[in-house]
Amino acid sequence: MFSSSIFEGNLDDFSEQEAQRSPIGVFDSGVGGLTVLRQLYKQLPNESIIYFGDTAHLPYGIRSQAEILQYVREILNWMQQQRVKMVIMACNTSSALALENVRQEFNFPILGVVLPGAKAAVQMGKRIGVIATPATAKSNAYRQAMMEIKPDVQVWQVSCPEFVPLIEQNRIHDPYTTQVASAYLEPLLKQEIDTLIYGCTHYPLLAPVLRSLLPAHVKLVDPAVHVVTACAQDLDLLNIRNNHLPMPTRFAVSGCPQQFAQSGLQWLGYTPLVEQVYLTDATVS
Ligand SMILES: N[C@@H](CCC(=O)O)C(=O)O
Repeated sequence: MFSSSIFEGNLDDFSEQEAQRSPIGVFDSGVGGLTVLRQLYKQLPNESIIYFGDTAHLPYGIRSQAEILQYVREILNWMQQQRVKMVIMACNTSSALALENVRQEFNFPILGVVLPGAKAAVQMGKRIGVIATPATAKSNAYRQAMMEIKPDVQVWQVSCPEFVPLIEQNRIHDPYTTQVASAYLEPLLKQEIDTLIYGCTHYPLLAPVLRSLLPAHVKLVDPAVHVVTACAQDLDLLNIRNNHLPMPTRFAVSGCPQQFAQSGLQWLGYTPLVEQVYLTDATVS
């Protein structure tokens, strides 16, 4: 279901060698996609990556579908100009609200996080909680994906509007964050969930807080792990894995590069060099 068979385009623009060496594009509204980047480093260490954080438009989770579609198209156009061979939408909100609309518009495979996360979750549990941004929760994307795969699972979704701003402000260890998390988890704990999906790529950064509030038997599903596994399978199917040394990861943001570099240090363990890109300008050719 989630493989390159879904990719109906072709990479004809590229010679085979260029496709193998080309970078994978990864984007999110902010630092959340770094959870996917860390998985890429772990599972696909030879790949070159271009990371884009649309920090000027953060948070995505409170925006309309029309806005998300516009941002996602601008980002994908820019990615195309950078000659990426594949893109991972390291953002659940974009995956839930825009992926199906834009997939056919570009001549490279585009992977989203919702389906790999949903597939993994139904293999792990029967009473599944989803914590997500307001837009992702409202879209019902996780519930629909899980019901399609396994109609007998029970799914409860909670919208967590405060999480992304708290994470972007680096307030993970603020007692207020624990208080907010406890309120968000309460309805799920009442339903005695056995599995919880991080329905936003920012949320694994809250793992210590969430783990401390959950009973030990509740399993946590991080879709970042599973989208990267799907990415590896697709690279193999298309024969475009990079067998050479990767280029250093390139980071670009639409907002403040310094702020992103600071958070980057915390989540990546090194300070990334970050450039600023004005997307509307970049896509006018
Ligand atoms: N990383 C987020 C986007 C969060 C936001 O900007 O609201 C997601 O997976 O949905």
